[in-house]
Amino acid sequence: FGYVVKPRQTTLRRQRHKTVDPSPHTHTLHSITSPRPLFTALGMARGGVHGKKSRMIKTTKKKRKNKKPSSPGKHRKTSKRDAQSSDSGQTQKKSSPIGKVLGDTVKSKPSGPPWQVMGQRDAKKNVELEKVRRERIRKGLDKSSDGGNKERIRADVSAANRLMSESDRIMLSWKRFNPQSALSLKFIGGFLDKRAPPSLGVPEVAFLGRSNVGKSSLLNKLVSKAGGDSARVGKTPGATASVNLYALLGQPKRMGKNALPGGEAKPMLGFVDLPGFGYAKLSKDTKESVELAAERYLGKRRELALGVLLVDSRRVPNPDDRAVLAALFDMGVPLIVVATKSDKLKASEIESAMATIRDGLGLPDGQPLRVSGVTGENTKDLWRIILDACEQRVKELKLSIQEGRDDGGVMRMSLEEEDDDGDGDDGFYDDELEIEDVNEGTFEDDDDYAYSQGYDWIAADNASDQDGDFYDFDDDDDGYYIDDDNYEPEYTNEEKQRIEKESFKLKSLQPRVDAMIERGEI
Ligand SMILES: Nc1nc2c(ncn2[C@@H]2O[C@H](COP(=O)(O)OP(=O)(O)OP(=O)(O)O)[C@@H](O)[C@H]2O)c(=O)[nH]1
Ligand SMILES: [Mg+2]
Repeated sequence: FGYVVKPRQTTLRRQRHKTVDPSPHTHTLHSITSPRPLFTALGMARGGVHGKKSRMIKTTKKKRKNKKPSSPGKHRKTSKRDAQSSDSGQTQKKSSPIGKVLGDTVKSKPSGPPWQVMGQRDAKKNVELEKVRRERIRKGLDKSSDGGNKERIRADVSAANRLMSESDRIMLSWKRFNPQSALSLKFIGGFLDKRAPPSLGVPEVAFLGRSNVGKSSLLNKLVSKAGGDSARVGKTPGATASVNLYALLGQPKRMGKNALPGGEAKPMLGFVDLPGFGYAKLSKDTKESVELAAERYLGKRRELALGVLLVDSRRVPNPDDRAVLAALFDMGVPLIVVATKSDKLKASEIESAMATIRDGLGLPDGQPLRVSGVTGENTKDLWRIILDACEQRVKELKLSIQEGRDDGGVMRMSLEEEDDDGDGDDGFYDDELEIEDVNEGTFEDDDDYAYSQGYDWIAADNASDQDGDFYDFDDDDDGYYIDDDNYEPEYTNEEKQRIEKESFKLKSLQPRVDAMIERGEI
């Protein structure tokens, strides 16, 4: 049917995901990397599939060494991630296995713990000696106690600690759970622009799709056994107008030692109800702001385990749907497509309706999964897929930490800069509208299966000349699509001003959204 989405070979630099699980039902759940310049999933839908009218952010391909230092006044330097990492630095010190090793050594001396039983002066001296000894070990000078093994452990531990934020650490202890045991759903907040939702330390599932397709309804149905908040369902499109984060809370006693103090329930899973694209009757500003928030969330959220893309059972997928699906692939969001409102189909219509969607979107067998937010059809299957994806996400995270990668297993397109100046600020949700292609490496595999996630329209070999104008951004050589690896587009002053103005405008919207949430309008 002609929709073949594959970037030009000249710019195809992919990194094969290391944790490809060959089992058939999880092949849609892998993160895929694509270096293609970003165009916004939602922006594309708004501007049409040709992308020309879409809001796109220019890609920069600055070399690291040329990176200009961000000016402290202009950009927020103490990002949430900073705070997290310095926080975790402190807790790590306490719980560091090395500390334990050293502590053990001290304890095993016959005189017992020195600075508790000694006089103050001796104790002080002892502390000084201990400091010197630790410093020697740190520098690798003292290998006497365990023949250098400690040295290796130290390196391992510090590498791992550096990588692990508090929320990553919590996430590694995530366990599959029985959805029936969920206690309640808690609305954490609605987020716009670059405000990142807080990290709950659990994997998250995001619902996305056209306005009015039934995202909020499906979310509510999935957690209908749990009490608490519910997502707002609207008769008119545009009911959800920010990135809304919900925590599914479990019984504290079931969570054992992980229960929060005071018997508070512990999050088991995060749900994100994204604003619908397409028909939202929102003001232009809000719309842009919403799109930016959604796009940022999808592009780099470490917790994101699965995107659930909803399409209406009764509709023939249109170019907007395809564009969004393709953009999600580009961002490497693990995906399941579900067809909603299945209760509105007659039994005789089901087969052909599903085939229409499957063909229209080029989906692999078994998709879309037919669901209903009214009857709850197939919600059990969806739960299984969600939990599989969460497990996979945690596995990826673990692997990335073991391998010393600092991407946390998020092999997605980076929307922001990495922390390449070593200041602990990776630019996540930073005030800088800049994209850097951080994905190095090549996609070497002949078998495109891992990349395609089984979607034939992406895997097709003859992609380059068949894609028509679907992704043809460079007709007018506007630099959005880079043919030449050495091409280094720069912002003009005018563009910089526009970007700054835009981001200021977007920022000013947050209070309005907060107020809307307060009034229960979102
Ligand atoms: N019959 C039927 N109606 C549904 C189903 N899911 C949602 N609806 C209806 O469709 C309308 C929109 O549902 P929402 O859940 O608000 O849709 P949404 O995708 O969250 O919409 P936005 O927040 O505007 O993006 C409501 O009137 C729902 O009652 C379903 O499975 N079956
Ligand atoms: Mg909604």
